[in-house]
Amino acid sequence: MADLWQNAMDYAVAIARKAGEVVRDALRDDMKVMTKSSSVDLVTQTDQKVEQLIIQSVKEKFPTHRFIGEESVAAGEACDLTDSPTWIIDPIDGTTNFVHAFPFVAVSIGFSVNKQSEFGVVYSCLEDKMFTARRGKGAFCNGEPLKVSDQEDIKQSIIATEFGSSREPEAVDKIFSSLRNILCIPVHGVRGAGSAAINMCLVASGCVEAYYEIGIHIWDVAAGSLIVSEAGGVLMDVEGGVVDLMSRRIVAANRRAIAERIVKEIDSFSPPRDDTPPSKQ
Ligand SMILES: Nc1ncnc2c1ncn2[C@@H]1O[C@H](CO)[C@@H](O)[C@H]1OP(=O)(O)O
Ligand SMILES: [Mg+2]
Ligand SMILES: [Mg+2]
Repeated sequence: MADLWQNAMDYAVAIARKAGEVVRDALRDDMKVMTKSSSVDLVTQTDQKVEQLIIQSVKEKFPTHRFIGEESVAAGEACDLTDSPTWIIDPIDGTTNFVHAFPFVAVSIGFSVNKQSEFGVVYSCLEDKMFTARRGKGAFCNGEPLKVSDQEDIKQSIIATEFGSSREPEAVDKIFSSLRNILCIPVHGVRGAGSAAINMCLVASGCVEAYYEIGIHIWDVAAGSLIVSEAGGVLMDVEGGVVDLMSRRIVAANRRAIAERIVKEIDSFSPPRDDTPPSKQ
């Protein structure tokens, strides 16, 4: 049987490449940096331009499909995942990196039908690495198959995480408490690329054993989570349950035992969900 969504995936790869070109070109220009939820939650005109480029291109080819896009939600659109085919877009994942020309910046495009992820595309545009995954068909980087690390021992692992965009003392304390617990397991090291999507691709590539974060949004991890699972990895909530991409919490790891060990060390909290409108928070 023909693969129903392969066509859409090929289209997503082509759009991500084009979007990446726009991002690369914009790095050379003067940029106007604006802020969203806090003074360190940054956005540029390129984020907005790239999101519009992706949405307009998809609408031309798939007029009935729906969208969840970081900058559209920031502009007041609902963050609703229905059973309809839905493109979940982070036009620039790693805007802080982009603003500073720190070279890990990604275009992330996830695609769900019946609330199930069908494909994920993450284009790390300064490294020129195209990460892709199609449900049931594996994960790839520039066409080469990806496989998670086979490390069983957390003490010989590298763990990725981020400090996030909240500077509320309570949230920062919890982030540091988890970080301290994990560092002192002890692990070989802790890293963060500054892009949730790239951190997940690092798990899928076997460069780090796991990535965890509280505060991410569905558009940061929709594509990356399929790339991790298709590379043989596991996803989990930070308290050990089933991952919920609207809950803003995630653990992605090479194997269940490593994810469970990390869960034990996380001082968890629950940010407002992505699918709760600001008026109800
Ligand atoms: N100051 C900040 N530091 C790190 N991540 C931030 C951040 N502000 C927003 N983020 C977002 O949070 C995610 C996880 O840390 C990142 O991938 C990034 O996505 P963004 O660049 O698309 O906003
Ligand atoms: Mg992001
Ligand atoms: Mg973004």
